[in-house]
Amino acid sequence: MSTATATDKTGARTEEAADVITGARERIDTLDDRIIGLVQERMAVSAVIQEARITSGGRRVNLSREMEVLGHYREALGKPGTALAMTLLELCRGRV
Ligand SMILES: C=C(O[C@@H]1C=C(C(=O)O)C=C[C@H]1O)C(=O)O
Repeated sequence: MSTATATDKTGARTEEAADVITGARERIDTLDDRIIGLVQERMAVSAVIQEARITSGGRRVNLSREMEVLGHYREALGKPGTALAMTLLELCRGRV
């Protein structure tokens, strides 16, 4: 149905709060688009590295480098940062 009010859509109990939420959600959607673009860019750069290593006779995965990446995210974002980094690594080099 297209008759849902702003408060219905946001869960707010006042029009004022609904306006704040609607505006902030637009910013979040823009941020999410940028994050997705950065993840796709990271995947492309990671693929260049992996291809160069494999073509040279090496392995796709480099665990010591992955430990550095995991540590970087954990230092910046705490324990959930590790989970985020693991998801990024899986997107970039597949499941190991
Ligand atoms: C990109 C690399 O190759 C693989 C992918 C990584 C990544 O996406 O960050 C990290 C280590 C490797 O398993 C690299 O060695 O730097």
